[in-house]
Amino acid sequence: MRQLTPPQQLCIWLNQFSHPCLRSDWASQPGLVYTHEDDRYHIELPFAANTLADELRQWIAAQADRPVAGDICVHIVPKTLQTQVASPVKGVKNIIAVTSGKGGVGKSTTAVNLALGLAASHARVGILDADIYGPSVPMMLGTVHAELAVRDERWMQPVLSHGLYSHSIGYLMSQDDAAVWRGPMASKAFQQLLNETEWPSLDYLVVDMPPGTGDIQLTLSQQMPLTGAVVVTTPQDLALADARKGVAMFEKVNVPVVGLVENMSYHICSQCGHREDLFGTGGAEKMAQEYGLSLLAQIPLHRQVREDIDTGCPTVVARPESEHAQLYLAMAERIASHLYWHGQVIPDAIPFTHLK
Ligand SMILES: Nc1ncnc2c1ncn2[C@@H]1O[C@H](COP(=O)(O)OP(=O)(O)OP(=O)(O)O)[C@@H](O)[C@H]1O
Repeated sequence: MRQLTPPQQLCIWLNQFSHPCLRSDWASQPGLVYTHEDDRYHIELPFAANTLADELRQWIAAQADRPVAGDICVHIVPKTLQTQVASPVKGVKNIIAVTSGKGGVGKSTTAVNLALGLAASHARVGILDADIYGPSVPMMLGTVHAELAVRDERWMQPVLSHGLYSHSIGYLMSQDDAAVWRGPMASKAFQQLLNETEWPSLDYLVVDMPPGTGDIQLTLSQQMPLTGAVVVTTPQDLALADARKGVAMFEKVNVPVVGLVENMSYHICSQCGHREDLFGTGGAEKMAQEYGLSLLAQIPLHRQVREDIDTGCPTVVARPESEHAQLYLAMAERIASHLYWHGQVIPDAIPFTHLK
C-alpha cells in the first residue's frame, strides 16, 4: 500500500500532545505519522511504550478539534538503532546492557523487570544472562529446570517464560562450575551464548552483565553491539563510587549510557507504611546531575519485589497493577524512548548477517 505524506496540520495538531517520552515536535519527525490510500491515518511509535500509546489514543478520542476526518490508529513498531560495534546479532534489533559497579545492588532484579516491562508494551523481548559467575535469571523467571533445546548440535534455543525469551549459562551448567572460570574462559563462553543462540526476531535483548568494571566487563562491552547501557546503583556512597566507574567504562568503549536506576532507594514498612531511607538519600540524583544523565527510576526496597522474584514470577507479571510494577513499566518506557531519541535509526530494509 502506498504511503502518503500526512497533512501538515495533523502533525502540528498531534504535537500538542506532550509526554515525558516524547519531544515537543515528535509528530513532525519523518516516518512517525503517515496515511494510507484508505484515508486512515497511522502513528507508528518507534519504541516500546504501551502507556504512552494508550494515553495518546485517549487524548485523540477526547479532542473536539481534530483536523482530519479519517480514523487515527496508534501502533508500536520499535526501530533498529545504530551501534558502535557494527556486527549485529541475528534477529535482534536493539541490545540494552544492565550493569552495576558493585554486586548485590539489584542489577538482575532490575534487568528481569525491565525486560518484562518492555514485553508488556507488546515488544518482542529476550534476556541474556551474562552474569557468568552468578547466573540468577533462571531462578528469577522460574525456569531453573528448563531443558535447553539445541538445533543441529549448535544452535541453542532460548527458553520462553512469561512471554520473555531467555538464555543463561545457568541452563548449561551448575553455578559452581561457572564460578571457577577465569577471564578468557568466561569471555569465550559468553561469545558462544551471544552468537550461537537462535533468538526469534526481537525488538530488544536485555543483557544482565556481571557486576563490576574489570577486564571481563570491558571485553563483553566491546564484543556486543550495544545500543545503550543502564547503570544500577543504590543510594549508598560505596555503590555510587562503583557506579561512577561503570559509567566511565561505557564511555571508554563509546556505548551510550541511558541513565541510572536507583534501586533500594527507600524502604516502606509493609506493616505500617513508614518510609525510611535505609541507604541514604539523594546520591543517585546528585550523580545523575554531575554526569548529565537521567535518573530513570527510584525503586524502593520492598519485601514483595523480593518475594515475587524468589518465586520465579517477577513483580511486573505477578502484580502488574501494583505501584512497584508501575515504576518498572515507566522505567522501561523511559529507557526505550531515550534510546530512540538519542539514537540513529537503521532502515528496516537492511538485512542482518550473523556474527561468526
Ligand atoms: N527493590 C528490591 N526490593 C527488595 N528486594 C530486592 C530489590 N532489589 C533486589 N532485591 C533482592 O536483593 C537481592 C540481590 O538482588 P540481585 O540478585 O538482583 O542483585 P545483583 O546486583 O544482580 O547481584 P549480583 O551482583 O550478585 O549479580 C535478591 O535477593 C533480590 O531479590
